[in-house]
Amino acid sequence: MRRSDLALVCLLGLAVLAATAVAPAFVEARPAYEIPVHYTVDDDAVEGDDGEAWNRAPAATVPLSSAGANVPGGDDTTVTEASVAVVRTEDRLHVRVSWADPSRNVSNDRVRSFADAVAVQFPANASNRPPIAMGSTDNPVNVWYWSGANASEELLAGGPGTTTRFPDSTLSTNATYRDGRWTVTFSRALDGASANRTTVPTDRDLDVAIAVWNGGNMERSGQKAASEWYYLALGPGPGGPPYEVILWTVAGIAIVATTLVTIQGVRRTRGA
Ligand code: HEM
Repeated sequence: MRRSDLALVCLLGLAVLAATAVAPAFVEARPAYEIPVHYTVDDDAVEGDDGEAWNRAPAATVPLSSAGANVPGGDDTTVTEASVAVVRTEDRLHVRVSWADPSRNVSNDRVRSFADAVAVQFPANASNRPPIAMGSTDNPVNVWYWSGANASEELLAGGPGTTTRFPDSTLSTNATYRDGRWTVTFSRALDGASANRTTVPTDRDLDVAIAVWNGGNMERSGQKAASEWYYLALGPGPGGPPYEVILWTVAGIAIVATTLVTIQGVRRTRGA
């Protein structure tokens, strides 16, 4: 190989190496609808909404729109997105939902006053995706619900209008309102412990949906901003940066190899 060819190949090699390092930052790092899950063994690291583990849990932005329920004002909702981060420890799942709301409403006391609220929906049976509108009779959902007025509840629903409360909720919640933003953290044992209660799998993904009510806009019950089905990346599989780096490296090697073969081909043709 001539020295000029060698220099070209080296330059190309360097360019590919640089692209391998930089390119993943420019592409969407995860599949649509995936919410990454950060794993830590240390329960204390998830304390509140700013424990150290949250710094390592990449948040996903989840778009919200009116749930479309056939209730008065059903289409009148204000919250358009929520930021969702998830941490799993050995025994518990922690879900942190944060969204912008210019007014803090925590009272249901007066006739026309409603509290801000948020909910996280899972299939009761983790391996069977239910209808997004709160499941169906034969495929129900669990809902982790927090309201500024009533603290938290674990609910079971088999379609709109069927919401019932589990009598022995084991859900922990923590809520803060700071600089026009709610941050609510839910946490519960992975094990569902009783019938119709979602057991969070540790070896496969789990469907999840989010809903937010702006009490200041008199949002309640069916009048809320809800997401589509997303999934928590609890199972093995692609999704994280290591996978992408491998892909870019393989692509880089392929480019260099093709260039080498082409240069050799051209040289042989010229030499012929
Ligand atoms: C996207 C389609 C959806 C539709 C059409 C819908 C419809 C409704 C309706 C009609 C109600 C009032 C009757 C009842 O209490 O069951 C309601 C309440 C409720 N929904 Fe939904 N829903 C949807 C999605 C969701 C999602 C994704 C969640 C949770 C993430 C959720 C959580 C709740 C909760 C917690 C209540 C009771 C709220 C309260 O007591 O004020 N819904 N929904």
